[in-house]
Amino acid sequence: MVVQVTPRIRQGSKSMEGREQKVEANVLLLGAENVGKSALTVRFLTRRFIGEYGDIESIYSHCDKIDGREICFNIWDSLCPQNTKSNDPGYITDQQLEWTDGFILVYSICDRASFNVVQKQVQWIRQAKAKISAPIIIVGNKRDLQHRRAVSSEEGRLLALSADCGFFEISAAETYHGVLVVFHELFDLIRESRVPKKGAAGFKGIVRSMSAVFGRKRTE
Ligand SMILES: Nc1nc2c(ncn2[C@@H]2O[C@H](COP(=O)(O)OP(=O)(O)OP(=O)(O)O)[C@@H](O)[C@H]2O)c(=O)[nH]1
Repeated sequence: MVVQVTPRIRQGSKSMEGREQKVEANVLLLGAENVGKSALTVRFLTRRFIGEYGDIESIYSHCDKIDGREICFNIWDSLCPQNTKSNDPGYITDQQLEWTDGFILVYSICDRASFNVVQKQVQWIRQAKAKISAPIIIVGNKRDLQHRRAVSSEEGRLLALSADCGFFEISAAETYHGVLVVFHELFDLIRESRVPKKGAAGFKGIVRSMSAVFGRKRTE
């Protein structure tokens, strides 16, 4: 069954510097079929891995405390574009681009074609969002299936580095922690992207992107 997604209009301020304690972040999960987008979402929402998820597209809300502040994530677990009207695997709708504050692009480390889809989606976002630059985290999922690995960690890291994205390899099946780290890191990047920039990214920004790519080989 396919559920129609109707994005909610955000209530409340986007400002992360105001006095509001509750902050919202819209996160869009993208990637090819069968890479574990729903598994990742359900892990984050429930801490559980249930195995089978079906073809459901939906937006879920989940609140979490980060640094003592309540953060409400609205998570759009999208369908693979091959299952939608467009046959272009890199396709992202204008509605999705408008809605999202940050992207999680998922591929399976066992599936080379799914990595190619993420490459296309990165290009698509970077072209469409050239001025807005919503943060992107690339996730190589199914790290538990090392014996079936088809994409090396280095390839994932290089793609992330070349497009200024964060990168993690995780197993949604094996642990909750890796999934949690992905969402928290994305939230940090969203928070940074909302702070008005005074000039260039600066030394701290450069260190942060380098460590997002190189500094977290193991997340579990
Ligand atoms: N071994 C292993 N299997 C996983 C992992 N994550 C998801 N799976 C399995 O991969 C299959 C696809 O997972 P889904 O979460 O439905 O993938 P999806 O990307 O949402 O798929 P679509 O809804 O078709 O776009 C399921 O059988 C999951 O049990 C993982 O980390 N390791």
